[in-house]
Amino acid sequence: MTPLLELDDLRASFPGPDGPVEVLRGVTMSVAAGEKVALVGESGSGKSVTARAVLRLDRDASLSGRVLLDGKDVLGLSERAMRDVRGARIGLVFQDPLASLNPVMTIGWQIMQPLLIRGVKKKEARRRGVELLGRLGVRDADRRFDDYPHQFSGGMRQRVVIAIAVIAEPALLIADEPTTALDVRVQAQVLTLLRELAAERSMSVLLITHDLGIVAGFADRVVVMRHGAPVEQGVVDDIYARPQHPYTRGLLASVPRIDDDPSRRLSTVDEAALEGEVR
Ligand SMILES: Nc1ncnc2c1ncn2[C@@H]1O[C@H](COP(=O)(O)OP(=O)(O)OP(=O)(O)O)[C@@H](O)[C@H]1O
Repeated sequence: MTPLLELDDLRASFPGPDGPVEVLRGVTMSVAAGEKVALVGESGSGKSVTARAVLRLDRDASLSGRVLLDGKDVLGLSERAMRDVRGARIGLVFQDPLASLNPVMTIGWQIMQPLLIRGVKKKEARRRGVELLGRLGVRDADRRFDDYPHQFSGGMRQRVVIAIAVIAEPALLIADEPTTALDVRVQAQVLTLLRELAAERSMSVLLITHDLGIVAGFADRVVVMRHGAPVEQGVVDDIYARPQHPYTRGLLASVPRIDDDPSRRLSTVDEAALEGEVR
């Protein structure tokens, strides 16, 4: 079966003072329909650039390889065709809900936009928006629909951002560090919501995170990125039980566990132990 999303030797470079700087060095991975895949790796490993390349959001990035959505390469699409992919086929959630929301528009207006621009009538768009917001755990959703972003807490704003991303029922949700800005309790609630939404709608999710602690309860598969390319990928349980790559072992060793001795120092990925490995 054709995977929903398939990246084949995806490369990305940005213009630098001394010529192009390659930040993705051949990313090959896939997300099947209904599958939840976590893209993990330390800061700067290329996780966000990978996600943004799928939607062609970085205008100054020069991309090569293939990004197949339902078997069709989106790298060749016109900007106009890309607009249909964004939102309709792929929804996107970023880390910072405030930056993703327009402060001068009501949250309801923002939630309805993806439907209105696709021709859904306002009354119906509102009905669906209120229902979704309620489903996402916002109490009194009908009244709160006409509030502005500053009237919502951080966790509530992230639910609004999720509502905007999924209201047009995309086949794939890309969530880039969706819970990093939230406190731990709210993080867990938001992840549970994402998991439930994905299950209800058979929606695939590509979750980008540096936090391996949240991956095990969420994803089916994990792709470990380092220096712009995957070093290891597979079923979450297998990778956790038998990490093959020293970098993955290091990442796993740095995950705090509930039964840890609090006096134990957190280990970090040991760069020295990785020396000698081909970069
Ligand atoms: N628009 C850009 N122009 C130039 N370089 C960029 C641009 N966007 C990202 N980069 C570079 O690409 C590399 C990968 O960045 P990316 O944001 O994908 O990392 P990441 O794994 O998502 O890290 P983080 O967890 O910190 O977001 C970094 O070295 C970054 O500086």
